[in-house]
Amino acid sequence: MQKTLRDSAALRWLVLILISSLLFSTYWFYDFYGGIKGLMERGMGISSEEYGRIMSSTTYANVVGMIILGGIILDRWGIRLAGLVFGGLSFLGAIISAAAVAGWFGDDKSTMLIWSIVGRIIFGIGMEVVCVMVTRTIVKWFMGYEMALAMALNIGFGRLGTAMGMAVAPDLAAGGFISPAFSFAAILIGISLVFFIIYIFFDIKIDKQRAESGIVTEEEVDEEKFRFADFKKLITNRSFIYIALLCMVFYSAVFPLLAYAPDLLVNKYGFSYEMGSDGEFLIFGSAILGTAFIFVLLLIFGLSFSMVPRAFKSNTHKLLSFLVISTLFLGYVYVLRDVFSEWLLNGPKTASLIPMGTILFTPIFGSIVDKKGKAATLMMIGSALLVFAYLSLSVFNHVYLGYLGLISLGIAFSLVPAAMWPAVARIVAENRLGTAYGTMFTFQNWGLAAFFWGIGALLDFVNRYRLADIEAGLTNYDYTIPVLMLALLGVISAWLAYKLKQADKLQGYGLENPHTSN
Ligand SMILES: C[C@H](N)C(=O)N[C@@H](CCCCN)C(=O)O
Repeated sequence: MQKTLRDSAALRWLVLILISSLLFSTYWFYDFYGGIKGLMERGMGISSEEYGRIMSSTTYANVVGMIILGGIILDRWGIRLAGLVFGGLSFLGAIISAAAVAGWFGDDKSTMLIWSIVGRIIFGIGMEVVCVMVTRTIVKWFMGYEMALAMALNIGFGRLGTAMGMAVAPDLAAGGFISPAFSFAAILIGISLVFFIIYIFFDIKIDKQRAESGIVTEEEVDEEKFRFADFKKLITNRSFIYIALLCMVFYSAVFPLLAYAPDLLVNKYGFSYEMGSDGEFLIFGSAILGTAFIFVLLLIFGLSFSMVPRAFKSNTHKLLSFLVISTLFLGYVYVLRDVFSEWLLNGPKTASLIPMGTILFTPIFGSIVDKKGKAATLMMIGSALLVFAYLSLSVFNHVYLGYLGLISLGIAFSLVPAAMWPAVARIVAENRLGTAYGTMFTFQNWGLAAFFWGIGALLDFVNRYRLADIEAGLTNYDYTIPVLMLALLGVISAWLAYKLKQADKLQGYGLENPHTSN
């Protein structure tokens, strides 16, 4: 058969980098607010509830079916046009948000708040459909090749965006001016759109090649398309209902927490928001470049740990490669020991290590699920870890228990997605996967809408008699009750995972069996 562009490994990986840049920049914009929550409150004069309202507004269009509509539009228009339109919408939303906090629409609190919400709503429409579009593009280029690896790397780019956004935003907002952090994040989306436009040339070329060699084109492949008949079948399937509810409850306990984690660490343990000069690693005199370099190296180590030993067949080579990477990693930690010890006392930098940790753990757990199965059991364990994490971060006050809680959260955030997304592919036939993802992301956004806002609202409510003192810097927010509420979500997640395990026993999807065919 005639070769196409996707038969070249170099081109496949180049395509992955080009399209993953969109995930990197949109995840950055989604999560960088967490690193500057305190600065936003002071700079814009908003409360925690209003901060929560801004974060929650990302989901407003999606809770009424925008992801599903976006999926249908993606089916009709194809990757190129839909990618440009929805990537463009996320860019537009980011520009509006940046203009809002810069005071372009007016510098009074309510104008800034309203336009920040408008910006986040538009951004949220674009971001979720971009997520679906990027997954579709990976399938198009990697089907029959290294698809699982490509998906893991792709999510890794997203997590890197989350981590760097949270960690770098306070450096960009030095001196308390939040506007540069917003403009930078918006420019990143603009740059990734340029990368996407470069990708379009490859997309046009491969479609031409596939048409010439008689391979079905994207428009003819209806495997991933949204269909209402499929939707009806899905929402009457017991196992799918439990996994979709688990997706909603689990992500509601994790994504919103990330938006508050730096502030939680600052308020509960007295961590700093802004980094002292001891914690700065300068490259060409720039702390931002230095932080970016540290994160990129962490990403390379994370991926090497999880991918390189697996690539060898013999156990000796596996062990040897693991030892070499471990030695290099220890050297890296040793050289940067002073920087890291400062980071572990800084709210945004410490919180950013949660998504960074997932880059290491997600592929490891993914391979455990592939080899040993036990997907539903692992989802139960991941959910139970959430309960431990949130009890450690709420009712106890010891900082070491806090670190342990953060590590458990990082493991849970790796374990559940690693077991959940491949499990969906077992419950749902391949030609209904697009519909299944659209439905699950919609459920997920319902939960996110409630909890992005709910944590902030509850925080203001339980601290209502101390708000004036908090604003004056005389005392701190007490996060105990909002975090305990998330522990309850962990309990519900564990129960849903248990119900999923039971439903699977009845329906026989084999979620507990290894993925021997993969
Ligand atoms: C943000 C998006 N709705 C989401 O939930 N993303 C997941 C990954 C989904 C992968 C599906 N193939 C995440 O954990 O970031």
